[in-house]
Amino acid sequence: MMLSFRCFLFSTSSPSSYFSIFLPKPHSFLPFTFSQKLGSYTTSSSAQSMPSKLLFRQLFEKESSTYTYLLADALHPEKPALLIDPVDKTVDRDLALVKELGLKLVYAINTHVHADHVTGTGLIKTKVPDVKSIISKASNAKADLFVEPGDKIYFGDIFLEVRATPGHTLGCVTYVTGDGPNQLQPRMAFTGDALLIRGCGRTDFQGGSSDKLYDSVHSQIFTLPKDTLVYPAHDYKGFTVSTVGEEMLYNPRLSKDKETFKNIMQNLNLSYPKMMDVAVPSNMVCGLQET
Ligand SMILES: N[C@@H](CCC(=O)N[C@@H](CSS)C(=O)NCC(=O)O)C(=O)O
Ligand SMILES: [Fe+2]
Repeated sequence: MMLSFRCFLFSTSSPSSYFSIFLPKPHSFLPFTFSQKLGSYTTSSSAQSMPSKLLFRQLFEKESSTYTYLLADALHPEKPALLIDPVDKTVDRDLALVKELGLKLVYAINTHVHADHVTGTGLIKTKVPDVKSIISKASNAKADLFVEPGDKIYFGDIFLEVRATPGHTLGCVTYVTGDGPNQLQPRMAFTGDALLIRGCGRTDFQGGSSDKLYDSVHSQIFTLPKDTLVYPAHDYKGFTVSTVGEEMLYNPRLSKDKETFKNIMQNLNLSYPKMMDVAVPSNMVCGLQET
């Protein structure tokens, strides 16, 4: 059994404390977090009767073709919510939607350090100071909270499980939905740029590696149930959602063997993103994140 110091985020059954962050001592780490989670699930009156409590919106920023995702626990009294991959240019739209839907935004999360647009996480924090920014520890970027593989980010009774999917960048992660005994069916995987619909993220900068990306997708995404919905960070062809099973069969890059995949990735001949020189340094500090 591996015990380590980690930043864990989880809900409790108290409406006023829908998220908490603990740095427990190694010996108390596992039993403590498990019992908290079980307490939350078993005391929830909705656990058996209301399987569809996830509020979900897919939002689009057209200049960078970026998807931002809004998720919330709609049955929780405070409707805690999070945004995945917000873009600076569409922060006002996203926050207006949060307000209209009566949600309480608690986290602004990135799948990786983006190279093509400035993240909205820093700007969101200036407008909603209680919001915590989250990124993977492996990204080496600044944020309020850092996640590692296996961590769970709770918002109400729902969580995102963190899976390491490096290859597009070193610190790329995929977030997979779950809610304990009341498992959301089907699961949703927010794959960032690791897996795009019928494509994948490029591997020619930011510590990219086609070898790593192939292994990441095959071991961390293609092992999920085939009906898992795939929601990427970008789409350039008009797609909005796919499934793991569909991508395993029809992804023109990742359905191939590793050597063919590496050859494809070596010959993409894409020009660098127009905003790369501005976006990467800015996103290393979460857009406007204070250092
Ligand atoms: N033309 C766009 C950048 C397009 C691009 O490079 N997209 C990235 C994801 S954003 S880091 C990518 O990995 N694309 C893979 C592909 O196959 O298209 C711009 O100038 O911003
Ligand atoms: Fe990217």
